[in-house]
Amino acid sequence: MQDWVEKYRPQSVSDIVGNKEAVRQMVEWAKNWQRGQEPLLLYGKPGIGKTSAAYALARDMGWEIVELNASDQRTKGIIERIAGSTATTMSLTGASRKLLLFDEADNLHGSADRGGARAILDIIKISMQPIILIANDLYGIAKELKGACEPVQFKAIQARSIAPRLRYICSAEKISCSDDSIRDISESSSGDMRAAVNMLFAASAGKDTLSEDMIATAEKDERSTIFELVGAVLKGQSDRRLMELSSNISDTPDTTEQWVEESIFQMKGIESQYLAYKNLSVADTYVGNTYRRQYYTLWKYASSLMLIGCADAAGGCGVFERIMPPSRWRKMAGGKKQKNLRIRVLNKLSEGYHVPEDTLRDELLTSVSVLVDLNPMKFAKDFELDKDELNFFLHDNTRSAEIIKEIKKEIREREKAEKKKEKSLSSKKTKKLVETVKEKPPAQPEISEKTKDEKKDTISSDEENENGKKQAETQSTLFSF
Ligand SMILES: Nc1ncnc2c1ncn2[C@@H]1O[C@H](COP(=O)(O)OP(=O)(O)OP(=O)(O)O)[C@@H](O)[C@H]1O
Repeated sequence: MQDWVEKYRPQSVSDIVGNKEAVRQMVEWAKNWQRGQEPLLLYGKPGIGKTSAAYALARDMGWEIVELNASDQRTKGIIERIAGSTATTMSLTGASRKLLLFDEADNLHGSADRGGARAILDIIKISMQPIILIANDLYGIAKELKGACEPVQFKAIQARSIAPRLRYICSAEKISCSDDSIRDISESSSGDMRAAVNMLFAASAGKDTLSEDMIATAEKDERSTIFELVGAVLKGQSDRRLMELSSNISDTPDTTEQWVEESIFQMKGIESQYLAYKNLSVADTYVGNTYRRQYYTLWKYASSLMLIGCADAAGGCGVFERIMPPSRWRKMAGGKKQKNLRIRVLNKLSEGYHVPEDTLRDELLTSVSVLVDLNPMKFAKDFELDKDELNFFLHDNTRSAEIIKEIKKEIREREKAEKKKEKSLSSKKTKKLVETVKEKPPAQPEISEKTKDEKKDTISSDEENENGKKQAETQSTLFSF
């Protein structure tokens, strides 16, 4: 028996239930798509049709779809071939374009996707193909990435829109269903169409009628997010609920641990925080042992210690600040950025001074920094440094920014002056040309063959009349050569 969620996945955007405004925005974007256009960022809770809408749109547009994830950065060449080259624009299937799809764009901080946001940004820059990003949580997306996309919000689907779809599925499956049973499922799915379809499937499996009492037995498909889990810890929810949520999320205990750690500051009082850290540290030893011994049963202990222990410490304090991804991920990304900056700067200096990068880094960096400090403007110009690169030596953000601003201003003014000069030169040339044309007498009309003959005749008759004189003239002309 085929899974109904897949079987009834919308094939065209017209099959998408609800979210009409989001779908309209997507269609508009696709119809007007041209190179350099911002990617779409579809966001909203799970199971409401984001992925289906992206696939349906591609199908309606006749585009091929390529799902990527940011860790594919490791195979950068492949990505560049897919995203960048016009040569590969025409696909084997003859589709005119490829839609590049990044699902779970809010989950880029895991170990596999470290630096993932940067990777996606790089791909966006070079892409000659349309891109769609999908995320559950807008807060989980890197700021730069959010800024580079056009957001499209998908909202939870209203129960009254879910019901007709369920009725349609029932009629396609030849199941007779009562209105009450459909209403019950629609209302208890909290706007999640995937959950509704799964509940319908579970309640009616192997039957040809569906009544209310069957629904109570069908369990709602609930995929939790890490945000729900951390929220549940802070709210001090029951042990059973915590473990249920934990088994539903895709994050491993070591990642969950970092999320919980990040939220400890929300717990009231030093005592609570101390207790939470204590529980986390014990849980962490289990995580460590799991990896060391490759004994994954220990994960369960790690999870229960960290979740139940921290929920106990939180004492139901509740969520009063935004739940954020672990700050250490941001710091690590920052460290990577700094390292790349150092490599860039050393590379430029090494080429300019003809000195190996190692020597520059180990022996000369301090001296160079002193020199830069003496005349940063000249140095920045000579090595074509940007603000961050100059700041690498100056350690003064404001000063570096001002210097680079000044240089850019100079460049702009120089370009403006050059353009002006070019313009005046070309207008002078035009003026001169006009004057030359004016001064030059009109060109002699060409003598036609007929006129020449007539002239000849005249000359021959004249010759007879002015014999001697003509002879003399002809001779003088010849001598003049
Ligand atoms: N708006 C919708 N209209 C019709 N069917 C839907 C809709 N939303 C979800 N479904 C059903 O739920 C299934 C899952 O939907 P989909 O994968 O598009 O959700 P999603 O919002 O992308 O969820 P996630 O964020 O978990 O990936 C679809 O295959 C389809 O059966």
